[in-house]
Parts: sequence; structure tokens; C-alpha cells
Amino acid sequence: MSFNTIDDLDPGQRVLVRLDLNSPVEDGTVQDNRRFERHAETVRELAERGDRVVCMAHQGRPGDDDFVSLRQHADILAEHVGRDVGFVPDTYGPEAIEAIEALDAGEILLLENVRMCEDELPEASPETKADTEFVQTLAPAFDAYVNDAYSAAHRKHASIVGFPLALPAYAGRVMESEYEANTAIAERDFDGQVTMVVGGTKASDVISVMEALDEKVDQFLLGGIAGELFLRAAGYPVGEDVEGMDLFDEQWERNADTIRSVLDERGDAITLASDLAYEDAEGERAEIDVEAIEEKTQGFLDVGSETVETYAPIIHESEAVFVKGALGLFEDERFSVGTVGVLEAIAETDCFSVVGGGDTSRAIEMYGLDEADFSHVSIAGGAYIRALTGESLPAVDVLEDAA
Ligand SMILES: Nc1ncnc2c1ncn2[C@@H]1O[C@H](COP(=O)(O)OP(=O)(O)O)[C@@H](O)[C@H]1O
Ligand SMILES: O=C(OP(=O)(O)O)[C@H](O)COP(=O)(O)O
Repeated sequence: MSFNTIDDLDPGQRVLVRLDLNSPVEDGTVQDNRRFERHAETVRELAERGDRVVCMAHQGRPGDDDFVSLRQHADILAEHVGRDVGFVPDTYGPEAIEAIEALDAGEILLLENVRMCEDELPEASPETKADTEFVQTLAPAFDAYVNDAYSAAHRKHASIVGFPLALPAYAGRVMESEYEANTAIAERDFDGQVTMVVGGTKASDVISVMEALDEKVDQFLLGGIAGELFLRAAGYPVGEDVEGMDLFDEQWERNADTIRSVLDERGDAITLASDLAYEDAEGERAEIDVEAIEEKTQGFLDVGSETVETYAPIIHESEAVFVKGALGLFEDERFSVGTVGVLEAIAETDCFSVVGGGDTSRAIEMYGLDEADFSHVSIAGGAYIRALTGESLPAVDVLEDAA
């Protein structure tokens, strides 16, 4: 390992731990997910060693609906850790410092959403971030900093890259295991067919992975919002916003040229959905062949069953399958057919398989699939993509420099 881990940190200290508890928020309620379960292991280990454990994390971005307090996160984390997790509605002010100083050995505290602090977000160098009031005020209350937030490791934010310059820095268990698994994949070669299932909401993630893994991946199977944008580039009347949506047009403006050129150059390696699913007037799932669509009048929320029947045999023939992003709005059972169908096909084979994405990995537990049927399930989205494409991660770079 190129950085220090908890094994290198003496127990009984005051430890500041960066977690990634960024979660789906539905009607103001934070949804439990794998990130809590995974990070709980690091937090429990530190508490059991007699450390005073202070956690910081983010939720959403200012201006978005899911930009909320971490109060609910503290309760969900506590359930997974099996110990109380205190919460203080402050990031680094007097209230936070007082709560930190009041902790006893083995106690756990979660600070308020770090993105409520002005110094956190604008991306900057580790030196600039280390110099902020946030880092300079909080760091002296601790003996060590542990970064467990692998899924936010691609961000040059204060809580990620600033603290390692101000405190002795270590990687947590999630950081360690995700780094090991995802980096190994980038360096691995496969003899047989390599397939990548790409979907989800972020077209730019999908494009960058398709461009960077051009040589390595033989077949890309598309779905989700990203897949619909590719259908639009292929000439189908879909992939645009209708009825107050804001998922497609802005992404299309930004990415249309790249999507067209990827499709042009790698068309033979790209399979698009042949049918799509939507909600009919009775509120039931209905499907339509893409050739039969004359005009988009409502949202398409999943790929259709025929598409799944095309994708499954391609997966069965593969030696390695990677997944990034869901093929539909799987959180709604009616539109889980594409995502679950593909995951089931992967689980049936003994190919090398990795499922990534904070949201997408949630489908595995939601639909009763067994994590043991996959080689690795990553709780990271953007960071996983960067690792797969061999890009370095700022959080890992600073941990390495610190070591
Ligand atoms: N057609 C669709 N309409 C609305 N949402 C979709 C559609 N297809 C996929 N999604 C959503 O995409 C989300 C996952 O995408 P993304 O955020 O890119 O991935 P991740 O967080 O897994 O990296 C899922 O929560 C799913 O509901
Ligand atoms: O959920 C996250 O990223 P992901 O959606 O790529 O998995 C991370 O918490 C990073 O959040 P951000 O993309 O708002 O910086």
C-alpha cells in the first residue's frame, strides 16, 4: 500500500474521519444505503480501539433539493455501527469544538454537512485548502486525520485534500479496499470479451469512460438517461426534456458533439436499447419499440424487456463485465426490469464483474441479489470511473504524499 492505514495509527487518539454518506433523499427523508454499512466498519473499529471519533461528511450541493442537514445520517450511521453517534449542527464553530472536546474515549460524533461551510467546495490545491479557516480551526482539535471517503476522492475539497497537510493522515478501511480493487482492475488484462453496461443520469461520466476504455472494452450496452441521449444522436426522437424535466437538454447541449463522434467511431461496439418503458394512463408499466416512437410526449423510465433479452446473452458470453449507472429508475419496481435483468445475468455467470455507482449498487440489496455473486461492488460512481480509466485521485495523491 502506498499510503498509511489505520494499522499505522496508534489507538486512543482524537481522530477526524472523512466519510462519504452522500445519499438519495426522498421527500426530505435520507435513504439508507451501502455507504453507511461500509463506513460503519471503519468507525466501529476506531471506536472499539478507544479513539475519540469525529466524523465529517457531505450531502448534496448548495441549491439542490438533497442539500440537507446530516442529523438523520447520524441516526442511520448509529444503527450500522451499533453504538450511539452524537450530532452537532455546526462544522467548525465554537459549538462543534465544544462537542469535540467533551468526547470520551470510544465515543462518536458527526459534524454538520461540510458543504455548509464556505471553505469546503471551490476546488483548489491541497496547499490552498489547508490554509483555509475551516482546516486551520478544526485541525488543532485532533491528533490524526483518516480519509475513508473513496467515493469523493476525485474532489479537491477542503475536507478531502486540506486536512492531510495539517494532520498526520491515514486511509480508512473503505478507502483501502476500494482503492485496491478498482486500481487492480485498471491494470488487469482479459483474454475474452469485455463488456461494459453504462447508464445512469450523468452523460459526461459515460462518455469519458467510453472514450478512455475504448481499447479495453469490446461491447458497451447502454441504458438510462445517458442511453437515451445516444438514441437521440442515432436519430430517434427521444433524449429531450418534456413536461418540466431537466435531465436531457442541458446535457445534450454540452455533449452532443462528443456523443455523435463516439457513436460514429465506435458504433459497432455500442448496443443501444431497442425498446423503452414508460408509465401509461393507468399508471402501469408499458413498453414501446424505439422504431415506433414518433415523438417523445412523456418520460421513458427504463429500457424494455426486448433490450434485456438482447443484453443478457452478450453478458453470458463475456469474461468480464463492468457496470456504471442504472438502466432505468430502478427505485420504482415497475422500472427496475432493465437494471435488475442485467444484474441477474451477471450474477448467473462466473465472469469477473464489478458494479459501481453509489445509486446503482443500491439495486443489489433492494432486489435481493447476493453481493457474493459479483467480484466487487463499489460504492463509488465518479471516483470508480476515474480509477477504471487510470486517472489519479487527488485524495489518494495527498495520502501518498503524506506517507
Ligand atoms: N430513464 C431514467 N429516468 C430517470 N432516472 C433514471 C433513468 N435511468 C436511470 N436513472 C437513475 O439513475 C440513477 C443512477 O445514476 P447515476 O447517478 O449516474 O449513477 P451512480 O450514482 O450509481 O453513479 C438511478 O438512481 C436511477 O434512478
Ligand atoms: O456521490 C458522490 O459521487 P457519485 O454520484 O459519483 O457516486 C460523491 O459523494 C461526490 O459527490 P459530488 O458529485 O456532489 O461531489
